[in-house]
Parts: sequence; structure tokens; C-alpha cells
Amino acid sequence: MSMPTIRHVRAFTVRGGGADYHDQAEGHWIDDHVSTPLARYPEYRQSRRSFGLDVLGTLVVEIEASDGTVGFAVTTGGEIGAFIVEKHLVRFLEGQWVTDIEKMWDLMYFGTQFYGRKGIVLNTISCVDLALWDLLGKVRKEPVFQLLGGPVRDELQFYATGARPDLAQKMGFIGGKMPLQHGPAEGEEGLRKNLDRLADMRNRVGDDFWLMYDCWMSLDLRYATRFAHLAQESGLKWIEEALSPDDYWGYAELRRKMPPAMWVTTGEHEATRWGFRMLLEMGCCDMIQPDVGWCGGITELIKISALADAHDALVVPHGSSVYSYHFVVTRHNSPFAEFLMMAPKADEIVPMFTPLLLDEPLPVNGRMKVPDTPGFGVRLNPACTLHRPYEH
Ligand SMILES: C[C@H](O)[C@H](O)[C@@H](O)[C@@H](O)C(=O)O
Ligand SMILES: [Mg+2]
Repeated sequence: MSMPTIRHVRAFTVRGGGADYHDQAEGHWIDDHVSTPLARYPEYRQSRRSFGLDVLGTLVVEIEASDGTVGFAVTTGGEIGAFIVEKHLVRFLEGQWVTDIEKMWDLMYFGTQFYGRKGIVLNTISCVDLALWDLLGKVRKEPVFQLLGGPVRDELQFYATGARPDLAQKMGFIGGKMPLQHGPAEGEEGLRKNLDRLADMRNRVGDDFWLMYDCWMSLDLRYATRFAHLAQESGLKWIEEALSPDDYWGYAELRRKMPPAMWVTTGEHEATRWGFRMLLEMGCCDMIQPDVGWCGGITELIKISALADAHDALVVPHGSSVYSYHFVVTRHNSPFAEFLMMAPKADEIVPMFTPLLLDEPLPVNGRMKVPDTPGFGVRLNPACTLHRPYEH
């Protein structure tokens, strides 16, 4: 079968939800007094949008092959990402065989290493990589999970992230992860509120349902250590992203001081095999949570996951819709997945990247059989207006 080459690459931006899922209207649980590193400044304590968490918006990358097939993907990236694609990465893509994904990743990463390595550049490379896998799946008429070696389980099971673990339990999820709302700057009163909320949820869900807190990089080692021990009484299963992603030493120390059976997890703001090698070899966490739209894409997540497997660490990607589902179903050390409850009150199941993707699969009773539609199996919603800020 003669393979097509890449003919056109186009980068667009979209506002209002989508892959930049923090880009939500007022009153959404995801922006309601969530603890962050900036919470030490009262003016930035109530809303993460106040300090710009929604500043980037969504990046959409479309890649058209010489046979007319079009692959696409979305991530957090906006105009900056569109610039990097159209003004830099395109030169490594147009004219290449659609099959040469490894080579294109190598060119993109090392071709941007002088200004990239993590953050928006890796978000952008991830988006291109995901679009390449979508394109290859469509050309080969196979779902991405088949290109990755096939499923190791019939269906996925999910925990839910949102403000209402009690409702998530009723919907069939295996656990509920809440955003921590009060950090060190709010002292003993804030600590007590964090613990009371956890205890209240534990009373509502009983003893067997997983309860977790996501601390979104907002704590210091002393607070995190003390909080973990106090939260043991309510059966906290893991404490997520307690510290700055750069504080590998703090994570290693926290993990050494944790109560037995409670996990330290992190990784959604880490990127590449080298960043995760540091987390794993320094013994920072029990489970890594790379976001496949931020860590380097599927091509890099394959490498990260193998590294984690050799360290007996779980890999449960940060919620990223179909892009993580197709990966998780093919890995034995990814026994469950994250589903972000994007309904404003976390009281109903809506597509994670709503309204941007059509055919986005949803968990039913906390489980999902990944559809075997070619590529990632989703379409762009034509009702969402795409903007192309740069052309090459
Ligand atoms: C819920 C958390 O505060 C973040 O908004 C979320 O994106 C991420 O950290 C997660 O693990 O889902
Ligand atoms: Mg998180």
C-alpha cells in the first residue's frame, strides 16, 4: 500500500471551552476558589482566570495528506501554538511520509530545543503529534489504539474529577478527585475547611469509594506532609500535584514522609521522557499523570510509559479526552483513566472538550469501550468558529 505524504499543515485557535477546558464561564466549579501557587496573593485567590489560566485558548492543528485525508488534534495552545506550527514546525512536516512520525517528532523536538523543552512548545509538538496519529489511523483505517499494539482490556474504568464525588459515585465512577480550595496562605482555618470537606464527602460516599485531592502545585512540603497525615483519617487515596513541578527534591521527601498506603501523584505539568525520568528515578511519586496533549504527544508518552513500567509506576494520564483513552486501553500499567466533569456543577456527564469535538465518547456507569473508529474517532464541531492567525 503506497503511503501518502503530508501536503498541508494548518493551525487554528478557538475560544470558549474545548481543549483549554479552564476557559469556562463564571460559576463553574473548575474556577471556584481552587488553591494555586498565586493564592498567596488575595486578589488572585477566588478565580484562576483572574491570573490568566484561560489566557492561551485552544490550538487546533489540521494535517492534510496528498490523498486528501485530513487528521487533526486539539490542545491548550492558542495563538502562540499557531505561530510555532505555521512559522517553525511546518518545515519538518510538509513533504514527509505520513508514516514517519518518529522522525518528525525528533525534528520538532530538537529543532525547538533552543527555546522549548517544556510548556507551550511541548503542548504544540504534542498537538502536531496527535494530529499525525489521527491522520495515520485514518489513512490505515484503524483506531489509534490498534496502531499502538491493541487493547489489553475490553473497556476503560474512570475516576471523576470535579466538585461532587458523591454524585460521581452515583454515576458509577470508581472514585472522585476534588480540587483543593485552600492553601498555606489561608492558615489553620483553610486547612480545617479542606479537612472538613473531605470528611463530609467521606460520610456521603462510605469507606470504599476513592477520594482524592488535587492541589494544583499550591502547597509547600511542610503543609503537604501535615495535611496528608491529617487527611488519612478520611481515607484520602492520593494527594496530587502538591508541590511545584520543579521541586523534584520536595516530592521525594514528601513521598518518604507519607502515611502508609496514601499515594503521591504528579506529572500533568511535566514533559518528555527526561522530565519523567527525573520524577521516577528520584522516587517522587507512586503514579505519573502526563497529559498527552502537553507531554509530547503519543510518540513521547509511549517512551514515558515504558520508563514508568520499568519503575513499577502507574501511568494514568491527566484527562485529555480521546487522546488519553486510546493510549490507556493499550497499557497494563494504566488500569484506570481520568474523566473531568465539565458540567458547571459537576452534576452531569458532558464531553470533556465540549463543545469542540463531535462523537467524543462518554463513560456509562463509569466505564467506556473505546470506539474503533479510525484515528481518534472524533470530528471538529462545525459550529465552533476556527481562527487562523498565521499562514505560511
Ligand atoms: C481540577 C484541577 O484543579 C485542574 O483544573 C485539573 O485540570 C487537573 O489538575 C486534573 O488533574 O484534572
Ligand atoms: Mg491534576
